[in-house]
Amino acid sequence: MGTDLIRIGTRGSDLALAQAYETRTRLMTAHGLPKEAFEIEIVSTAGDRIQDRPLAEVGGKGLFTMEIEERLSDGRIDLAVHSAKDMPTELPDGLYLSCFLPREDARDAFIGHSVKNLMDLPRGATVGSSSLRRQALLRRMRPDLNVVLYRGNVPTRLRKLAEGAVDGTMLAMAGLRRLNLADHVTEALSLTAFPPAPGQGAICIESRIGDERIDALLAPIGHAETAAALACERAFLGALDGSCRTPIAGHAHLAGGKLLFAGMILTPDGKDAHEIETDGPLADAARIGRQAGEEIRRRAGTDFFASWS
Ligand SMILES: NCc1[nH]cc(CCC(=O)O)c1CC(=O)O
Repeated sequence: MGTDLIRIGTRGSDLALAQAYETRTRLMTAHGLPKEAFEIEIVSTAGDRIQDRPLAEVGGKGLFTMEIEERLSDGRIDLAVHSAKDMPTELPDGLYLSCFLPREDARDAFIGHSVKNLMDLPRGATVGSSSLRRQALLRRMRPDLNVVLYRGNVPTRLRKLAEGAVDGTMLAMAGLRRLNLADHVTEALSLTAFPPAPGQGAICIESRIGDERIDALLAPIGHAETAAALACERAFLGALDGSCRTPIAGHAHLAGGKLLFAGMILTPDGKDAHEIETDGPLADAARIGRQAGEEIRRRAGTDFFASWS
């Protein structure tokens, strides 16, 4: 490996840092390297700085990634650790997702203030979420609820909930587990009842195409099954050409030697939705996702996207 430092770029949130440390630990174990072989560089992104608006309103791709990718492209860092869920389907020229770590729990969690279960909330109760997908799914399941914008990082949201700012909120199980905060969860929602975002629960590593030193470093920590599931989910997203204003759910997993995929698109008010379930060989992961995306697009019709975007 040589003696060159391995420079890891990450956002500075508690969750981003936990994911960067997990990556470093896996690399240390796989290669017998000391901590001193790594340097963790914290990069502030536009997504971190904008706190007062829904990010979908700000628009633009890569709000959480652009500043990190600039540092990758110009060689200031060697690899970047991201939540796969936050990654746009298209990356800057010369960069690629070179590695996926084994996926954590992909489910969404409901965290109630006064009741444990989402369905036990009284009529008109307030649920905070900043995710268009969660907002649309909530409105579909419980049209009576008052769904409000709720931003901030995971610990901030838990604090606001404890103070009674909302009656409940939704967060990814994966993030809560990585922060050792899973004991706050009052209900883990099933993958079918509340389908997760494409990429949810997976950590991915982005690096330069053709960087053989980094490819060799990452090879032993990559997880083939997660990589296939993510190829499928990201191809689904790509085929839908969804802007960040489109509520989209999608999840692939391996069962009985096959890749099973379930996807869904919704209108923001949750009134209209289209679902698809499909499967195929693991080797065809990207094709399965792309065809599911094309099929759901056909079924929904072009008006589905045009009516409210
Ligand atoms: N957009 C924020 C974000 N990106 C990844 C996670 C959680 C970790 C994951 O899904 O891997 C979260 C917070 C959340 O949705 O609760």
